Amino acid sequence: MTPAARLAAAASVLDSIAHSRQPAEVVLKAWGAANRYAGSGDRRAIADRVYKVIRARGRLVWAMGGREDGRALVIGSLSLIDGLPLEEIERLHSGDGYGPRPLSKQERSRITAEPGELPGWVAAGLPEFVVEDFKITFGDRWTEEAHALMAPRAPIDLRVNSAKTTVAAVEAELRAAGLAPQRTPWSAWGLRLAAEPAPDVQAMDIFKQGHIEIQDEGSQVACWLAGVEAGMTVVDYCAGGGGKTLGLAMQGQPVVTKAPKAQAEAAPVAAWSPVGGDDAAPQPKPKAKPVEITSTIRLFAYDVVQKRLDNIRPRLARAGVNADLRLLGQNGGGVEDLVRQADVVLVDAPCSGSGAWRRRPEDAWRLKPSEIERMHALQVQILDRASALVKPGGRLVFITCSMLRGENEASAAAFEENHPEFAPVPIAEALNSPNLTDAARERLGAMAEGHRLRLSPASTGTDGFFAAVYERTA
Ligand SMILES: C[S@@+](CC[C@H](N)C(=O)[O-])C[C@H]1O[C@@H](n2cnc3c(N)ncnc32)[C@H](O)[C@@H]1O
Repeated sequence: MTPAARLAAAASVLDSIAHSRQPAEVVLKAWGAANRYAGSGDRRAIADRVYKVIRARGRLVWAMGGREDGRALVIGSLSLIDGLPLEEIERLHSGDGYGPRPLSKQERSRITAEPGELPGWVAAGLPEFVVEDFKITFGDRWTEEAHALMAPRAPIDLRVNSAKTTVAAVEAELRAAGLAPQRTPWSAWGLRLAAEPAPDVQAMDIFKQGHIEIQDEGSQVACWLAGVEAGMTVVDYCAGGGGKTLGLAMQGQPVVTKAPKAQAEAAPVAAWSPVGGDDAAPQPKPKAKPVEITSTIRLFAYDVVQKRLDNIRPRLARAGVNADLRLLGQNGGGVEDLVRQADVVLVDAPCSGSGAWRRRPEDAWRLKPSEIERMHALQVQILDRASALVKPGGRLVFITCSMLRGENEASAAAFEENHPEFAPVPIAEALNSPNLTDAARERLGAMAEGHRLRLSPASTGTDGFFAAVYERTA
């Protein structure tokens, strides 16, 4: 494809993304599948342009006089981001071949106009209502937080599975594969890989054998705040894709102190048959001598979407850990046998996902204030229901991967008002897990506001997360 044809394609993909709820990555893949003539270099150039535009969208819409279509945004990006002179942009818009049609008079005048002073939210690259929220939370630091949240090239974090191997062994494997892992600062089981060149982690043997999972360090910290110990009954109330379920389940297995000898491993077989045995992890045909999963905890993973629970099964099997996967009724039914029984209930509530915008910047422009209100109401309802499962003296951990007060502080405050039978647990106390580093105890402890903790790309180098920890006193 010519450079001009790539620009036309990027504009068309941007229009598709604007009319879709799918991740940009999925829309780009679909475009590639439907346009087989595009080679890998073309697809890469188109993707680069698309992400460049999405990350600068606020500024580009502003510069192009409020136009939001892909063509206008691409033209704006050539001028504002790439700094191309007008003649060069005109050359790329000659209308020849598969390239975009010539610039209109209005488009030409937009890219030659003096930009003037940009409103703060435009410069920050986030919707205005988000910036207003950030100013309250972060004060003078809000621009730093905004830029880090929308910055490209978020790293890839791995969680080493302590039930199967050691951090040092995984580090050695990654180095042997030509990668340069760094230990993560807060999670004792985390390793960080640079985003580029993109490592194909899922193709690696250590991934296929369940020695590692891809999990942002912030999500790992959330798992460790739960304070899971042997003998506990643990509920993951919003299990979703199972990221936290696996982290919780790992804490029910003895910690391996030596690296495994051979690569070929036995298929796992569940030893503990959980309540609702139909949902027990699948029992793949053993390839070799079976390994027993002797979990020291009883872990129940709930979700309202069966398909999400189904997707957790192979992940559990690969990791050699166990959980009872249970479908929750839309009215909260299906938990009756666990009322006031759980030592730990983790509520990783549905939210805007704004903490992960550095990975999915397109979502920033899809979010509307009404969605935050809807999420808040849902979170308060879920916390009401989930808290009923916590036994006296047990712990409730409320997590979101949101950066926004309407979902974080507002939902925590509503829960606290409705449930005086729950007392706040200081984060400093919850950080007292062997899965966290000394640096986490010191620095995250200092960052916490009592029983509430906020993680973010700018402050902790993780995705954005919010956690609030409680204990049932009556
Ligand atoms: C943030 S996601 C969970 C992510 C997951 N814990 C992980 O670490 O991969 C929230 C989940 O809550 C589920 N959910 C939505 N409404 C719910 C409800 N009323 N009760 C429980 N879970 C609900 C959604 O299906 C979604 O999977």
